[in-house]
Amino acid sequence: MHIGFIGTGSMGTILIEAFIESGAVLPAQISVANRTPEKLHALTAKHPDIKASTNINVAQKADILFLCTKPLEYRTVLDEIGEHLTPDKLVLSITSSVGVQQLEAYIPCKVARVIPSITNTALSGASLITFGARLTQTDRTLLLTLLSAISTPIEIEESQTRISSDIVSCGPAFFSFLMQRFIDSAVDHASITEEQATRLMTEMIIGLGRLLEDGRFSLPTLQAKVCVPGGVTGIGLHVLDEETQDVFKHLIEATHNKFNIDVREVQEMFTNQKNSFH
Ligand SMILES: NC(=O)C1=CN([C@@H]2O[C@H](COP(=O)(O)OP(=O)(O)OC[C@H]3O[C@@H](n4cnc5c(N)ncnc54)[C@H](OP(=O)(O)O)[C@@H]3O)[C@@H](O)[C@H]2O)C=CC1
Ligand SMILES: O=C(O)[C@@H]1CCC=N1
Repeated sequence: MHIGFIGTGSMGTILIEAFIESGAVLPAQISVANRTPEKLHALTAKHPDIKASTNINVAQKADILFLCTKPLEYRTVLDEIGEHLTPDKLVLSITSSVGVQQLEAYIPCKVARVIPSITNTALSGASLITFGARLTQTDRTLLLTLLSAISTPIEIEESQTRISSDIVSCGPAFFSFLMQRFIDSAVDHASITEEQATRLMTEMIIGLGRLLEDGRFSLPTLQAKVCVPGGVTGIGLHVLDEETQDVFKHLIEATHNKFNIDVREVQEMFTNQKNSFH
């Protein structure tokens, strides 16, 4: 099995290195292409057995092809490689706004969407899968096995795409931001350095993650356990309750508004189907 990656930016590189680190894929099974060659040099300097090539060569060689560009760059890539995309290949969108049906209408391949997360760097966290209609059960199993090496793959409905990605893919940035806010306030209001507060925060979050992983407590139970009657946690939770009421409602509205714009732009990009490769 040969795996191709077109686009070796942030997420392309994360996926490549996670697959190698997990042992699920050997560097010699990977071909990569990127618009700016410097990024390829950095990758092949680290993993000499990875084959750096052109978009067309990567598409020709790959059994599974990850398209790791930004949404509005998909059409340019597909128009370049389209005639090499035979029906036996499995082509993957990693972006929420390029849907499975859009790709199926444009290319004759098996298609799925796999939305990764920066947490996959640590061979951890979820990846979100939407299977296209052309995948066989064997293809599904193959893809699930591959993704299981770097993540917990979770199948989602098309309609759940944005909210699932908000949690799984954007979530690490959102919660890092909140942690940084907590740290900044700690440094401003108490006698602790940023380094000390960051260390404490990091240990707390790792411990919290492990607690949640072992399934011992639900989120409400966990809060209740920490909240000693008449103690300080309840005072803090009250402040959070008062001051964060609509924060995530507004966040979700904002991400969904942006998503709707992206989806419209992607639809316009694919509207001219004259170049469809069927
Ligand atoms: N970052 C994240 O945490 C997540 C990202 N994603 C999705 O991943 C996708 C990529 O995001 P990210 O990696 O952060 O973005 P980057 O901009 O870091 O990477 C995109 C890469 O695509 C390359 N590229 C663009 N056009 C072409 C082309 N025609 N041929 C070959 N390569 C090309 C770019 O090359 P160049 O070096 O020239 O710019 C760049 O390296 C997005 O669609 C995003 O939605 C999904 C989940 C999480
Ligand atoms: O910021 C973005 O658009 C991407 C999508 C998911 C995470 N990062």
